[in-house]
Amino acid sequence: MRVALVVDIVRQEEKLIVKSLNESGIAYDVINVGQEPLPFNKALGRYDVALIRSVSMYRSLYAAAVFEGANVHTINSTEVINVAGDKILTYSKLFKEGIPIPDSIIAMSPDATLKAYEQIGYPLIDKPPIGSWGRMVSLIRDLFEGKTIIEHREMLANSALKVHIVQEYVKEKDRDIRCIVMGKELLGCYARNIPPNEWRANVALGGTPTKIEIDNKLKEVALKASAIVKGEFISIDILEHPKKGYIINELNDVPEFKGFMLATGINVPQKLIDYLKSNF
Ligand SMILES: Nc1ncnc2c1ncn2[C@@H]1O[C@H](COP(=O)(O)OP(=O)(O)OP(=O)(O)O)[C@@H](O)[C@H]1O
Repeated sequence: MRVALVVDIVRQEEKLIVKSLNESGIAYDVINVGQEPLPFNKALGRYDVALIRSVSMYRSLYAAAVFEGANVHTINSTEVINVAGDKILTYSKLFKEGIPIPDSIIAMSPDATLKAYEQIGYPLIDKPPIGSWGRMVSLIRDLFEGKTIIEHREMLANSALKVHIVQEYVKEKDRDIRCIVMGKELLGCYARNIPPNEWRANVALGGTPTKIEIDNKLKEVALKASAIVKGEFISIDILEHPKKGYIINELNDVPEFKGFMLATGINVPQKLIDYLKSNF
């Protein structure tokens, strides 16, 4: 088996994957799409699998597309990245299949956004369909704050960032839950506790990873969500809702797993190697 590890910024996660690849004896090349061009060339077909680990969603999407053009199996596929990389496309698939999501209204102009704020009611969350690490995810307590967010978003060049997901603020617990699914297996879940002076749980913002018990409902919702978007190696961000129970906040097609490993003790890169060995 020969593996292409596609990266741009090399994080702790990619270093750990490289370490496990070295230990496994699997032949691999690291391809940094932040520096190297990718030709549409059948020679790329020498790889059996391309592990897509670029931080930038568009680099991931297009790198996967080039590899798929040469008939290489990509983890994840362009289909998965396209859906999981965009919260509106994700919600569309999940909602259709009856998986609980936060009550959400999509607004595509400042006027529509003001109407959506009225309909959801304050406090509310406004976030763009793309982005990560909690950037531009806003907690809005009143109309004045809402107008400020709308004005700021209008100034951005990227049209997707001018689209607003207006949604209910889910504040049942001071934490969110993150699960990782590989193939059809739930590797595990952990909670990220919201740090002081924050309302978001991102580890990048100081959220502390802690161990949790996984009940059947949690397992079911995580596996279903992954299956609906056809995820092969995916992380699932879950909130706890007072009425709806576990609801899916978002999916990540290039899962970060530093916090997961810390909280669960599960060696994700090793699991990835085992998965590769038994499937390719
Ligand atoms: N509707 C909501 N209610 C309560 N908290 C929320 C809501 N939406 C987002 N959050 C909080 O904000 C954090 C970041 O939001 P979200 O995960 O949607 O953005 P992101 O930028 O894609 O983050 P990530 O790095 O996790 O991919 C969440 O982990 C959660 O703690």
